[in-house]
Amino acid sequence: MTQLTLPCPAKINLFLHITGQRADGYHELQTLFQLLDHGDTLYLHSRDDSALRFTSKLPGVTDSTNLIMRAARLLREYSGCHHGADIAIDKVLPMGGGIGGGSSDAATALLGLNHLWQLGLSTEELARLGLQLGADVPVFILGRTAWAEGIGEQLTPIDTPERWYFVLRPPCEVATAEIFSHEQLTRDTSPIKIAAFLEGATGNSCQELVRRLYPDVDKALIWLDQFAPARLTGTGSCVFASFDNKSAATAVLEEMPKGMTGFVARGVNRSPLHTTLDIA
Ligand SMILES: C[C@@](CO)(OP(=O)(O)O)[C@H](O)COP(=O)(O)OP(=O)(O)OC[C@H]1O[C@@H](n2ccc(N)nc2=O)[C@H](O)[C@@H]1O
Ligand SMILES: Nc1ncnc2c1ncn2[C@@H]1O[C@H](COP(=O)(O)OP(=O)(O)O)[C@@H](O)[C@H]1O
Repeated sequence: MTQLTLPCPAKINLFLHITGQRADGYHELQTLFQLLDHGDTLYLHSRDDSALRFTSKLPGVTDSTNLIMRAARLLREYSGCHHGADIAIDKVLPMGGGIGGGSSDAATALLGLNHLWQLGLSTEELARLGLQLGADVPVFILGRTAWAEGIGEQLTPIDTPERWYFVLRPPCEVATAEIFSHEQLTRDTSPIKIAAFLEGATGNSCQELVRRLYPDVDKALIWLDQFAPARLTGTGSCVFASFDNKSAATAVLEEMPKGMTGFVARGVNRSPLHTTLDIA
Protein backbone atom coordinates (compact mmCIF):
# COMPACT_ATOMS: atom_id res chain seq x y z
CA MET A 1 0.00 0.00 0.00
CA THR A 2 1.51 3.34 -1.04
CA GLN A 3 -1.44 5.70 -0.88
CA LEU A 4 -4.60 6.33 1.13
CA THR A 5 -7.65 8.55 0.63
CA LEU A 6 -9.35 9.13 3.97
CA PRO A 7 -12.32 11.05 5.41
CA CYS A 8 -11.97 13.67 8.18
CA PRO A 9 -15.50 13.94 9.58
CA ALA A 10 -16.90 17.00 11.34
CA LYS A 11 -18.41 16.95 14.84
CA ILE A 12 -21.00 19.04 16.59
CA ASN A 13 -21.38 19.46 20.34
CA LEU A 14 -24.98 18.45 21.08
CA PHE A 15 -24.45 20.28 24.37
CA LEU A 16 -21.44 21.87 26.09
CA HIS A 17 -21.28 22.64 29.80
CA ILE A 18 -18.21 24.25 31.33
CA THR A 19 -18.03 22.99 34.89
CA GLY A 20 -14.74 24.44 36.13
CA GLN A 21 -11.17 25.42 35.35
CA ARG A 22 -7.92 23.57 36.08
CA ALA A 23 -4.83 25.17 37.56
CA ASP A 24 -3.18 25.11 34.08
CA GLY A 25 -6.00 27.25 32.65
CA TYR A 26 -7.76 24.52 30.66
CA HIS A 27 -11.49 24.25 31.31
CA GLU A 28 -13.27 21.19 32.65
CA LEU A 29 -16.32 20.42 30.64
CA GLN A 30 -19.04 17.96 29.81
CA THR A 31 -20.09 17.58 26.21
CA LEU A 32 -21.58 15.18 23.74
CA PHE A 33 -19.47 14.95 20.59
CA GLN A 34 -21.78 13.90 17.76
CA LEU A 35 -19.85 12.74 14.68
CA LEU A 36 -21.21 13.64 11.24
CA ASP A 37 -20.90 11.87 7.87
CA HIS A 38 -19.54 15.06 6.24
CA GLY A 39 -16.01 16.43 6.21
CA ASP A 40 -12.63 16.98 4.55
CA THR A 41 -10.71 14.38 2.55
CA LEU A 42 -7.03 13.68 3.29
CA TYR A 43 -4.68 12.18 0.67
CA LEU A 44 -1.53 10.39 1.84
CA HIS A 45 1.18 9.12 -0.54
CA SER A 46 4.26 7.38 0.79
CA ARG A 47 7.66 8.50 -0.53
CA ASP A 48 10.94 6.69 -1.07
CA ASP A 49 12.84 9.40 0.83
CA SER A 50 12.17 10.96 4.25
CA ALA A 51 10.64 14.26 2.99
CA LEU A 52 7.28 15.40 4.40
CA ARG A 53 5.45 17.62 1.92
CA PHE A 54 2.06 19.34 2.14
CA THR A 55 0.89 20.08 -1.39
CA SER A 56 -2.40 21.94 -0.71
CA LYS A 57 -2.97 25.57 0.34
CA LEU A 58 -4.81 26.44 3.56
CA PRO A 59 -5.47 30.19 3.93
CA GLY A 60 -3.88 31.60 7.09
CA VAL A 61 -2.20 28.31 8.00
CA THR A 62 1.59 27.96 7.73
CA ASP A 63 3.62 24.76 7.62
CA SER A 64 4.55 25.15 11.29
CA THR A 65 0.94 25.78 12.47
CA ASN A 66 -0.72 23.27 10.13
CA LEU A 67 -2.25 20.63 12.40
CA ILE A 68 -1.80 17.95 9.72
CA MET A 69 1.95 18.56 9.43
CA ARG A 70 2.28 18.90 13.22
CA ALA A 71 0.56 15.51 13.55
CA ALA A 72 2.90 13.92 10.99
CA ARG A 73 6.03 15.30 12.71
CA LEU A 74 4.81 14.30 16.16
CA LEU A 75 4.18 10.76 14.94
CA ARG A 76 7.68 10.52 13.45
CA GLU A 77 9.29 11.86 16.62
CA TYR A 78 7.30 9.51 18.86
CA SER A 79 7.89 6.39 16.77
CA GLY A 80 11.46 7.26 15.78
CA CYS A 81 10.72 6.45 12.12
CA HIS A 82 12.07 8.44 9.15
CA HIS A 83 9.39 7.65 6.55
CA GLY A 84 8.30 10.39 4.17
CA ALA A 85 4.94 11.33 2.67
CA ASP A 86 3.19 13.73 0.30
CA ILE A 87 0.03 15.01 1.96
CA ALA A 88 -2.89 16.89 0.42
CA ILE A 89 -6.31 17.93 1.69
CA ASP A 90 -9.62 18.70 0.07
CA LYS A 91 -10.90 21.22 2.64
CA VAL A 92 -14.65 21.66 2.83
CA LEU A 93 -15.13 22.30 6.56
CA PRO A 94 -15.01 25.98 7.57
CA MET A 95 -12.21 26.92 9.96
CA GLY A 96 -13.03 28.43 13.36
CA GLY A 97 -16.53 27.00 13.09
CA GLY A 98 -16.65 24.79 16.20
CA ILE A 99 -17.06 21.69 14.04
CA GLY A 100 -13.55 20.39 14.69
CA GLY A 101 -12.17 20.49 11.15
CA GLY A 102 -8.52 21.05 12.05
CA SER A 103 -8.65 18.48 14.84
CA SER A 104 -10.29 15.90 12.59
CA ASP A 105 -7.64 16.48 9.89
CA ALA A 106 -4.93 15.93 12.53
CA ALA A 107 -6.59 12.74 13.81
CA THR A 108 -6.90 11.33 10.29
CA ALA A 109 -3.23 12.16 9.65
CA LEU A 110 -2.20 10.28 12.82
CA LEU A 111 -4.33 7.20 12.11
CA GLY A 112 -3.61 7.24 8.36
CA LEU A 113 0.17 7.61 8.63
CA ASN A 114 0.30 4.97 11.39
CA HIS A 115 -1.35 2.69 8.82
CA LEU A 116 0.65 3.79 5.76
CA TRP A 117 4.00 3.56 7.56
CA GLN A 118 2.96 0.35 9.36
CA LEU A 119 4.01 1.69 12.77
CA GLY A 120 1.58 -0.47 14.74
CA LEU A 121 0.76 2.17 17.40
CA SER A 122 -2.42 1.54 19.39
CA THR A 123 -5.47 3.80 19.32
CA GLU A 124 -4.73 4.76 22.96
CA GLU A 125 -1.18 5.87 22.07
CA LEU A 126 -2.47 7.87 19.11
CA ALA A 127 -5.18 9.53 21.25
CA ARG A 128 -2.52 10.54 23.81
CA LEU A 129 -0.39 12.03 21.02
CA GLY A 130 -3.45 13.73 19.54
CA LEU A 131 -4.28 15.43 22.84
CA GLN A 132 -0.97 17.32 22.53
CA LEU A 133 -2.36 18.89 19.34
CA GLY A 134 -5.82 19.82 20.64
CA ALA A 135 -8.46 18.92 23.23
CA ASP A 136 -10.88 17.56 20.64
CA VAL A 137 -8.42 15.40 18.65
CA PRO A 138 -8.92 12.25 20.83
CA VAL A 139 -12.62 11.85 19.95
CA PHE A 140 -11.73 11.67 16.26
CA ILE A 141 -9.07 9.04 17.03
CA LEU A 142 -11.61 7.02 19.03
CA GLY A 143 -14.01 7.35 16.09
CA ARG A 144 -17.20 7.11 18.11
CA THR A 145 -19.91 9.58 19.02
CA ALA A 146 -19.09 10.07 22.68
CA TRP A 147 -19.88 11.63 26.01
CA ALA A 148 -16.79 13.61 27.10
CA GLU A 149 -15.51 14.93 30.40
CA GLY A 150 -12.18 16.26 31.70
CA ILE A 151 -10.98 18.75 29.07
CA GLY A 152 -12.74 16.68 26.43
CA GLU A 153 -10.42 13.67 26.47
CA GLN A 154 -12.24 11.33 28.91
CA LEU A 155 -14.51 9.63 26.44
CA THR A 156 -17.44 7.23 26.80
CA PRO A 157 -18.92 6.03 23.48
CA ILE A 158 -22.67 6.57 23.36
CA ASP A 159 -25.15 5.61 20.66
CA THR A 160 -27.45 8.48 19.75
CA PRO A 161 -30.37 8.31 17.32
CA GLU A 162 -28.69 8.99 13.93
CA ARG A 163 -30.62 12.20 13.15
CA TRP A 164 -30.10 14.65 10.31
CA TYR A 165 -28.51 18.00 11.03
CA PHE A 166 -28.47 21.33 9.27
CA VAL A 167 -25.27 23.20 10.19
CA LEU A 168 -25.34 26.94 9.47
CA ARG A 169 -22.22 29.05 9.33
CA PRO A 170 -22.52 32.83 9.79
CA PRO A 171 -19.89 34.96 8.01
CA CYS A 172 -17.39 34.97 10.91
CA GLU A 173 -14.78 32.77 12.59
CA VAL A 174 -14.62 32.37 16.37
CA ALA A 175 -11.25 31.57 17.97
CA THR A 176 -11.72 28.98 20.74
CA ALA A 177 -8.95 30.66 22.81
CA GLU A 178 -10.76 34.04 22.72
CA ILE A 179 -13.92 32.57 24.24
CA PHE A 180 -12.13 30.43 26.84
CA SER A 181 -10.09 33.40 28.07
CA HIS A 182 -13.07 35.80 28.24
CA GLU A 183 -13.84 37.06 31.75
CA GLN A 184 -17.61 36.83 31.17
CA LEU A 185 -17.59 33.13 30.19
CA THR A 186 -19.90 30.98 32.37
CA ARG A 187 -17.54 28.53 34.09
CA ASP A 188 -19.70 27.11 36.87
CA THR A 189 -22.42 25.03 35.23
CA SER A 190 -23.39 22.14 37.55
CA PRO A 191 -22.22 18.72 36.35
CA ILE A 192 -25.03 16.51 35.01
CA LYS A 193 -25.55 12.77 34.50
CA ILE A 194 -26.12 11.22 31.07
CA ALA A 195 -29.82 10.78 31.98
CA ALA A 196 -30.28 14.57 32.23
CA PHE A 197 -28.89 14.94 28.72
CA LEU A 198 -31.32 12.37 27.40
CA GLU A 199 -34.15 14.36 29.03
CA GLY A 200 -32.96 17.45 27.17
CA ALA A 201 -31.84 19.45 30.23
CA THR A 202 -28.73 20.89 28.59
CA GLY A 203 -27.32 23.96 26.84
CA ASN A 204 -24.09 25.50 25.61
CA SER A 205 -22.19 27.53 28.23
CA CYS A 206 -20.55 29.63 25.49
CA GLN A 207 -23.69 30.51 23.54
CA GLU A 208 -24.83 33.72 25.26
CA LEU A 209 -21.31 35.19 25.32
CA VAL A 210 -20.60 34.29 21.68
CA ARG A 211 -23.89 35.69 20.40
CA ARG A 212 -23.17 38.95 22.29
CA LEU A 213 -19.65 39.22 20.84
CA TYR A 214 -20.64 38.14 17.33
CA PRO A 215 -23.92 39.67 16.05
CA ASP A 216 -23.75 37.36 13.00
CA VAL A 217 -23.99 34.33 15.31
CA ASP A 218 -26.97 35.92 17.06
CA LYS A 219 -28.68 36.44 13.67
CA ALA A 220 -28.00 32.83 12.65
CA LEU A 221 -29.50 31.48 15.90
CA ILE A 222 -32.61 33.65 15.59
CA TRP A 223 -33.08 32.66 11.93
CA LEU A 224 -32.63 28.91 12.44
CA ASP A 225 -34.85 28.90 15.56
CA GLN A 226 -37.83 29.61 13.28
CA PHE A 227 -37.53 26.08 11.91
CA ALA A 228 -36.27 24.00 14.86
CA PRO A 229 -34.48 24.62 18.20
CA ALA A 230 -31.07 26.06 17.26
CA ARG A 231 -27.87 25.79 19.27
CA LEU A 232 -24.21 26.83 19.02
CA THR A 233 -21.64 24.04 18.47
CA GLY A 234 -18.46 24.29 20.57
CA THR A 235 -17.36 27.92 20.78
CA GLY A 236 -18.94 28.63 17.38
CA SER A 237 -19.30 30.14 14.95
CA CYS A 238 -21.57 27.42 13.50
CA VAL A 239 -25.07 26.79 14.81
CA PHE A 240 -27.17 23.70 14.14
CA ALA A 241 -30.62 22.14 14.42
CA SER A 242 -31.71 18.50 14.12
CA PHE A 243 -34.38 16.97 11.90
CA ASP A 244 -36.11 13.58 11.52
CA ASN A 245 -35.06 13.14 7.89
CA LYS A 246 -32.82 14.50 5.15
CA SER A 247 -35.56 16.26 3.21
CA ALA A 248 -36.67 18.30 6.26
CA ALA A 249 -33.04 19.44 6.83
CA THR A 250 -32.51 20.15 3.13
CA ALA A 251 -35.69 22.26 2.97
CA VAL A 252 -34.16 24.61 5.58
CA LEU A 253 -30.80 24.68 3.74
CA GLU A 254 -32.66 25.85 0.63
CA GLU A 255 -34.08 28.83 2.59
CA MET A 256 -30.63 29.89 3.90
CA PRO A 257 -30.13 33.70 3.99
CA LYS A 258 -27.58 35.30 1.64
CA GLY A 259 -24.10 35.67 3.16
CA MET A 260 -24.33 32.47 5.19
CA THR A 261 -23.15 29.01 4.19
CA GLY A 262 -24.21 25.64 5.50
CA PHE A 263 -24.55 21.93 4.94
CA VAL A 264 -26.78 18.99 5.72
CA ALA A 265 -25.24 15.89 7.29
CA ARG A 266 -26.27 12.75 9.07
CA GLY A 267 -25.24 12.07 12.66
CA VAL A 268 -23.27 8.82 12.82
CA ASN A 269 -22.25 6.72 15.81
CA ARG A 270 -19.14 5.36 14.08
CA SER A 271 -16.63 7.52 12.21
CA PRO A 272 -16.47 7.05 8.41
CA LEU A 273 -12.67 7.09 8.88
CA HIS A 274 -12.79 3.95 11.01
CA THR A 275 -15.10 2.29 8.49
CA THR A 276 -12.63 3.12 5.67
CA LEU A 277 -9.61 1.85 7.62
CA ASP A 278 -11.64 -1.09 8.95
CA ILE A 279 -10.65 -0.47 12.58
CA ALA A 280 -12.88 -0.94 15.65
C1 LIG B 1 -14.19 23.30 23.62
C2 LIG B 1 -14.31 22.76 22.21
C3 LIG B 1 -15.58 21.91 22.18
O1 LIG B 1 -15.67 21.10 21.09
O2 LIG B 1 -14.41 23.89 21.34
P1 LIG B 1 -14.36 24.03 19.71
O3 LIG B 1 -12.92 24.28 19.33
O4 LIG B 1 -14.89 22.77 19.13
O5 LIG B 1 -15.19 25.22 19.36
C4 LIG B 1 -13.09 21.91 21.87
O6 LIG B 1 -13.00 20.77 22.70
C5 LIG B 1 -11.79 22.66 21.95
O7 LIG B 1 -10.84 21.81 21.34
P2 LIG B 1 -9.61 22.41 20.50
O8 LIG B 1 -10.11 23.40 19.50
O9 LIG B 1 -8.85 21.21 20.03
O10 LIG B 1 -8.88 23.19 21.65
P3 LIG B 1 -7.33 23.44 21.90
O11 LIG B 1 -6.66 23.75 20.60
O12 LIG B 1 -6.79 22.38 22.79
O13 LIG B 1 -7.40 24.78 22.77
C6 LIG B 1 -7.76 26.02 22.20
C7 LIG B 1 -7.89 27.03 23.33
O14 LIG B 1 -9.04 26.73 24.15
C8 LIG B 1 -8.70 26.57 25.52
N1 LIG B 1 -9.39 25.38 26.04
C9 LIG B 1 -9.65 24.32 25.20
C10 LIG B 1 -10.31 23.20 25.67
C11 LIG B 1 -10.68 23.18 27.05
N2 LIG B 1 -11.31 22.11 27.57
N3 LIG B 1 -10.40 24.23 27.85
C12 LIG B 1 -9.76 25.33 27.36
O15 LIG B 1 -9.52 26.29 28.09
C13 LIG B 1 -7.18 26.37 25.55
O16 LIG B 1 -6.63 27.02 26.66
C14 LIG B 1 -6.71 27.03 24.27
O17 LIG B 1 -6.40 28.39 24.49
N1 LIG C 1 -5.31 21.60 8.90
C1 LIG C 1 -6.00 22.58 9.47
N2 LIG C 1 -7.30 22.75 9.17
C2 LIG C 1 -8.03 23.74 9.79
N3 LIG C 1 -7.53 24.61 10.65
C3 LIG C 1 -6.25 24.50 10.97
C4 LIG C 1 -5.44 23.50 10.40
N4 LIG C 1 -4.23 23.62 10.91
C5 LIG C 1 -4.28 24.66 11.76
N5 LIG C 1 -5.48 25.21 11.80
C6 LIG C 1 -5.88 26.37 12.65
O1 LIG C 1 -6.82 25.92 13.64
C7 LIG C 1 -7.87 26.86 13.79
C8 LIG C 1 -9.14 26.15 14.28
O2 LIG C 1 -9.60 25.37 13.24
P1 LIG C 1 -10.80 24.34 13.33
O3 LIG C 1 -10.39 23.12 14.06
O4 LIG C 1 -11.30 24.15 11.96
O5 LIG C 1 -11.90 25.14 14.15
P2 LIG C 1 -12.65 24.85 15.51
O6 LIG C 1 -11.60 24.60 16.60
O7 LIG C 1 -13.46 26.10 15.74
O8 LIG C 1 -13.52 23.66 15.27
C9 LIG C 1 -8.01 27.52 12.42
O9 LIG C 1 -8.52 28.83 12.51
C10 LIG C 1 -6.58 27.48 11.87
O10 LIG C 1 -5.90 28.68 12.16
